[in-house]
Amino acid sequence: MKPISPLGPSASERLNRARGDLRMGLPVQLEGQGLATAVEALTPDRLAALRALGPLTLALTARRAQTLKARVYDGDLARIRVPEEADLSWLRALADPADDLRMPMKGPLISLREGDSAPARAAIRLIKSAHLLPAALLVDTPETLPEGLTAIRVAEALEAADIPQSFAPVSAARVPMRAAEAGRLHIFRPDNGAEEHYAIEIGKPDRSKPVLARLHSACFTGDVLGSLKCDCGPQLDAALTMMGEQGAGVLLYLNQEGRGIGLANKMRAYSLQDQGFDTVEANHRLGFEDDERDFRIGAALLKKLGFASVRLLTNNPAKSAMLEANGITVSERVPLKVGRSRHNAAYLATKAAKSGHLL
Ligand SMILES: Nc1nc2c(ncn2[C@@H]2O[C@H](COP(=O)(O)OP(=O)(O)OP(=O)(O)O)[C@@H](O)[C@H]2O)c(=O)[nH]1
Ligand SMILES: [Zn+2]
Repeated sequence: MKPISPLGPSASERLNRARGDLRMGLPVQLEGQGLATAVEALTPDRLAALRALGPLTLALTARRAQTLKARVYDGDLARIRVPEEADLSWLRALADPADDLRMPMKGPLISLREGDSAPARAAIRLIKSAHLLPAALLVDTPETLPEGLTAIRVAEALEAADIPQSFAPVSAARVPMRAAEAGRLHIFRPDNGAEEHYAIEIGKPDRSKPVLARLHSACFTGDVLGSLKCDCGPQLDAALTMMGEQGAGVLLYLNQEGRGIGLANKMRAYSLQDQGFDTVEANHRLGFEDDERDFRIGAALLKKLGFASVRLLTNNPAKSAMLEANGITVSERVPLKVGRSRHNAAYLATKAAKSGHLL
């Protein structure tokens, strides 16, 4: 499926278009392997139209399937037969753990063993990257396909995760900040239409020496609202202040809200935390891994900015390891222990116990 002319979409452009379609509730055509749509955005009309095309399969991640006690035959995912009488609320209840505790019995769920799981896997990956609940409704190749659907190849969707995004600088300007007057904000845009990320350069860091650096993941609740449930806001302030005091530094503000699951899903995770689950369990019940961030982005942006070596402000050793694995030297890890309160003590303890963070 090569672009017909330089004006036609490339594989990654088609994938990004497919993400937009899935968010609107449109099915995506998996070339030669049927249609897939996101349960979260599905309407009753579209469900009826998909059902008319053939038997339906619901794909869930193995994490979600484990919570639902559905058998997992496909490693990282389960394909579940959708009964003929199943309606949208049946599908939604399997996709969304909000009411799991109130209505635990959803079965019997019959998982499929036969057939190719690759189309389901491709659909789940796309839906995750669209920041929707990871649940896909699939229908096998119908005879006549509706016109105008975005077509992607299953192999392309599966390979996409292996291809690091490349970024272009878009614009930059001086932004004096409370924490550091000599600030400059740079905007970077990926080549595939995905999210932009930002770099805040403080002073004029010497590119030949390790720079004081922070890879900060977006946290609307912590950074903007001053939420006490996490330590993000105080970490952001403390990092910029330290860079201001030392006269130089670089803070990457990575738009990977909620450790890469998006703000809507993070609020679902918070609701589950109010039901008694910890931050890791909540992600798993939703069907996500505890961390869905692409850690290569930080390394790519540092290189774009001309940095090869950093003194990294973090309590997360996985971040240092990721930078090293992607060609950035971490000469020192600088701990960033601020903003601790009774509201986030359990959260930080869980991250230390389950995600390898240093307390
Ligand atoms: N899914 C989810 N994301 C959360 C939760 N609390 C905070 N976040 C997100 O977690 C990200 C910050 O990650 P952390 O795990 O706190 O820290 P880190 O970036 O891995 O490590 P540090 O460099 O030490 O801060 C931000 O994107 C937040 O939006 C939560 O309960 N669930
Ligand atoms: Zn936070």
